[in-house]
Amino acid sequence: MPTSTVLKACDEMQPEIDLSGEAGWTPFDAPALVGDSLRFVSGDRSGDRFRARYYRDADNHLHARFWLGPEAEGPPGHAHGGAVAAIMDEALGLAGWAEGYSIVVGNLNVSFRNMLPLGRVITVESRVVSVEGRKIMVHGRIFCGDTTYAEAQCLCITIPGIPGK
Ligand SMILES: CCCCC/C=C\C/C=C\C/C=C\C/C=C\CCCC(=O)SCCNC(=O)CCNC(=O)[C@H](O)C(C)(C)COP(=O)(O)OP(=O)(O)OC[C@H]1O[C@@H](n2cnc3c(N)ncnc32)[C@H](O)[C@@H]1OP(=O)(O)O
Repeated sequence: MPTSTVLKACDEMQPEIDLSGEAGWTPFDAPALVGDSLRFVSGDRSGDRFRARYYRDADNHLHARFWLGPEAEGPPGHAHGGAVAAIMDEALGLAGWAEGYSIVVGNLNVSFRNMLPLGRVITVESRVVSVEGRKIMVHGRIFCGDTTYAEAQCLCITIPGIPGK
């Protein structure tokens, strides 16, 4: 990951919220894949709760840039744990869809490693790590520079009758 881009994504309280991706990432159109139902987390591109952009890298892994605003507050100045879990639910579930699996999330285990300050751009990385029958395991991490804010393991279950792998 180029250092200059990391620094840009971690600047505190950026005057402009820069959700652009890394070199080599291409924008990922989530509504085109799963419809318009993901409004809870990523649907509002100008609000004060979540702002998000999804990308895929050259290996087709899903990444996201997120900004959490004052409406996502839990501890003063920091993200609500439910806000972090909601990001993991959407991003890791979407990672399953992006790899061709028609899934819902059956189990989500989130570890909150550091308090996440509001008002900065953070990155979500995700990876399908195993596929066993209907069980698709996706791992993810929310980070900024060297700081990991949360990690998650997400068990996704394919939905019978919905097109996909
Ligand atoms: C029919 C309506 C379909 C509607 C969806 C249609 C289209 C959707 C299109 C696009 C949008 C969708 C998603 C977009 C992407 C991300 C969105 C964010 C993600 C979410 O926000 S998504 C909402 C939250 N999510 C739920 O609302 C799930 C509620 N839940 C259920 O709907 C069922 O619970 C289900 C389907 C999970 C399983 O039900 P089921 O009857 O089909 O299958 P079953 O129970 O047999 O499980 C099969 C094997 O998975 C194992 N297993 C299951 N659950 C487990 C668990 N929790 N822990 C450990 N193992 C588990 C079993 O142990 C068994 O394993 P084994 O085969 O080895 O015995």
